[in-house]
Amino acid sequence: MVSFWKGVFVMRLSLIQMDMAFGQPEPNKQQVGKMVQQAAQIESAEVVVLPELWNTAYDLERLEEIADTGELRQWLGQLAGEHGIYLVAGSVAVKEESGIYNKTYVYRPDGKEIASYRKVHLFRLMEEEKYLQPGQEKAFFSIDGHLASSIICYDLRFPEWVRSLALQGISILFVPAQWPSPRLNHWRLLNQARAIENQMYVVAVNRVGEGGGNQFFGHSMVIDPWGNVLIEGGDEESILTVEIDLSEVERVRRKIPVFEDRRPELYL
Ligand SMILES: NC(=O)CCC(=O)C(=O)O
Repeated sequence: MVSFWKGVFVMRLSLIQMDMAFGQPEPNKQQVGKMVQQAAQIESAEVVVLPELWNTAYDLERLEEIADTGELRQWLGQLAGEHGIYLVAGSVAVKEESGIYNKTYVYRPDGKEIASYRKVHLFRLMEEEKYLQPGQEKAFFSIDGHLASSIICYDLRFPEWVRSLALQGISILFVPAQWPSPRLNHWRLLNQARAIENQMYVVAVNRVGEGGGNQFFGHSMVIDPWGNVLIEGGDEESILTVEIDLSEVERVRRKIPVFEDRRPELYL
């Protein structure tokens, strides 16, 4: 799957920078199915990544009625298995016994679910705290032996949360998002900062289009452990495909040994 050649681990990723219908899970599901198929069959992606809350968009007032109750969890596994891909399935609004969550599922190429993560930091500017419950736990998963994790959108503003993931040894951080205007500079800088300070890949997927009074600018991006932007979208619906070399993580960590030089005893 991940090709290893002369000390290089290459992984081919597709970012699904989609628009979505406000509060209409069924057409959004169809769109996800179509774009994932394109990513797998035309772009030859090994790992496909979706944006945040793609089933309902930010129609939070109607979540009691439209949030998923478990059906998508199975469908996404089938989708990953059918195309033989790792699927970092963005996040969906899910109704569980303890409340409604903004939740990511991750699948491996045989369709088995390998992780799930509930958004920990709820974004008050978009009234998430009124309608959603916060998650309490980190999630880790392996992509062909490379440890990865996912946060969701606003979680990106909490460097201590991301550092706690990096300290577990992750090489890739996924960031599904619905990050609207006018905060494009925050989006770009924070994604780059998290990549540079933690010397890891950041794969950030934002939606495009309009919804609930917000304009979403896209600019999905993949940043390498040195802070280079390897690919960045515009503001149109698109699939962004790029290859990353995971051996870069070790190379950068050897060059500037940030993790060895930490002084955690002074940080409290
Ligand atoms: N969906 C979100 O969490 C949005 C976060 C955001 O826009 C920000 O500026 O932070």
